[in-house]
Amino acid sequence: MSVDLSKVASTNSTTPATTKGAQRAGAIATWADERLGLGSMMKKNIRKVFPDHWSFMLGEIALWSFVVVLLTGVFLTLWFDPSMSEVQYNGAYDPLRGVHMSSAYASALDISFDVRGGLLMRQMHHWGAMIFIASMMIHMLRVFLTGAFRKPRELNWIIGCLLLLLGTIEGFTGYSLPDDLLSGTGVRAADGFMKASPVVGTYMSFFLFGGEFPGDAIIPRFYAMHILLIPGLLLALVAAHMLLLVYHKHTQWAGPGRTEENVVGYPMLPVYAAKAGGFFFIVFGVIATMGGLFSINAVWKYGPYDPSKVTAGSQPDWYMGWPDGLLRIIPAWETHIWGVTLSWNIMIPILVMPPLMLMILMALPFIESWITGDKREHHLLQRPRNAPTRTAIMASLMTFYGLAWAAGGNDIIAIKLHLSINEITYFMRGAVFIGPAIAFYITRRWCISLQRHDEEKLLHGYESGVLVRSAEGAYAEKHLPLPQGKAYALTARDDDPRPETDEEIEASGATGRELRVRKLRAKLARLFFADNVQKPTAEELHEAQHHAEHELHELESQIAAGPNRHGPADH
Ligand code: HEM
Ligand code: HEM
Repeated sequence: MSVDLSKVASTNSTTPATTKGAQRAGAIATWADERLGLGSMMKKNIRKVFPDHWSFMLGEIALWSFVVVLLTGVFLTLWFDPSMSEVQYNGAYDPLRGVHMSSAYASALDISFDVRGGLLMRQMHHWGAMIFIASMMIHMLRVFLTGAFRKPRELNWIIGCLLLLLGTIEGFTGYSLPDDLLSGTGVRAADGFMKASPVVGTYMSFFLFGGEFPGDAIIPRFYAMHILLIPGLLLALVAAHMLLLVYHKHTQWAGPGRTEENVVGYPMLPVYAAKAGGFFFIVFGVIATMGGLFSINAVWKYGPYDPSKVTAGSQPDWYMGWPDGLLRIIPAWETHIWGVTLSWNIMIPILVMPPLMLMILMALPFIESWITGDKREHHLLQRPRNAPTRTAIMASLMTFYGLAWAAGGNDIIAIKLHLSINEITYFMRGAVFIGPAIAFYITRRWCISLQRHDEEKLLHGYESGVLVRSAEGAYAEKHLPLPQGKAYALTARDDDPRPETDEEIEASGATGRELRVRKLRAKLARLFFADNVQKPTAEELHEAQHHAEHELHELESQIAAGPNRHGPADH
């Protein structure tokens, strides 16, 4: 519909202002729609339905903390000076007055002490970064443990993994910017790691630092990466992540009325937009409170970076802790060939393990679908217990991560618990292998027990807490049938596919490589699904319901008959 602006302009001046305003807004909207087609796009998406569950909040925390970090980061760029040229500090922080330092460090001190609201912004930026990375990781766990990465969402899973990688690099470059003794020690470690790469190591270091470490180029280079390159990539990937989310539609938990074909939830406008928009302010408020109350990275504590000094207090941000832990516990393995030293003790924990973990994470959806042969689309989420092997794999990865991370604090553990650091190191060397295996076993059995518990509830009802005394004086707890909605949700899952048997594969005429691959795959599938409890059949449920109704009827008549006057307790 187009609106004639001349008519709008000549309308009677007694027309209420709101009508005039609405007409004007309508005209602007039409103008924009005719050029951008936004109206039709909005119409399609405004009623888009978003399912609701508390765990879907985790991705939103990642999103909103990212926005907070972007906003506070822009504020910091106004005052931060990414230069390594030497200046004499003359700001408000007395203990460092007169000390020679880089302009970068001096400006970080100025932001902390002289710029109004500067310290709050620095601390909000840092706490925001912590929450950003932590929420990303927990969001990833939720996506994995509920099977939300399955077809058609594998690409969004890969984008997520890249976001995690970029977020970590962004955090490292940011942490390096203030150029204090802590951040310089981190950069120095990075230089050492690079130099441990055979053949290309020294070239890489020369290339990054623009010559010998530390040089005077690293801060401006990290700065360009930190405020331009990586945020640009992050923004593009977050946008792609969200577009794919809208395109695939969000997954949902099983429940009455929810199927693989529909989406049940709140429309984007007004409900979801209001909820999500409001949630931004909650995340903002929490980060602002943390930034206001809790000190983080007090850059004035250790003074400017000086390559001749190291600080014992140097610790990377927590998300860098796990490779650091592996570095601390690995034996001093080195090989010397042709006058070159291969430092396995650095290459394995730093250059091999993090990329390997990332590749494993990225490959998990594809490995699972190859093993299970499942090529169907999934929009209903799975409870972690219903995919015990998957859940157990993540539990063992998390255990490995947690132990490696704890090893990164071996000095702190030794001091606080009065233990020998060598003993902790020996313990951790074993634990990083044995711990994940134990976690795998326990988690798998635990999930299967929970599946059995679900089956028990479906067939025999839940424990009602109603105790009944029989004529003989025995007490029994009555089990009542589950409410229908709950029973529906518990049974809204597919049975596991039955893997091929070796005989079937051989009978199919497969030979050579195909035979071997299919046998391997079937074997892995059997292991993957082993001991899983399938949901009860319709007949079993029917019979159970019949039985439950009978019991309920009996219970009601017992209650109606009143207290048992002839029970043994009265004698
Ligand atoms: C910058 C970081 C990230 C942001 C801002 C972000 C944001 C979101 C949001 C808001 C959702 C919808 C709500 C929800 O399900 O929680 C979502 C879904 C999703 N995210 Fe992320 N995410 C990020 C990182 C990751 C990571 C690290 C992974 C996995 C490695 C991942 C994989 C997914 C997948 C597969 C979905 C679809 C889930 C479904 O439909 O159930 N995301 N993301
Ligand atoms: C996900 C994105 C980001 C993460 C994880 C991140 C992380 C960090 C961290 C940990 C620091 C050290 C803070 C401190 O001194 O305590 C930092 C510093 C800084 N960041 Fe970011 N940042 C991000 C995005 C941005 C963006 C988008 C900008 C600018 C547009 C920015 C600008 C800065 C500046 C100027 C500093 C140095 C100021 C200072 O340390 O006092 N950051 N960042």
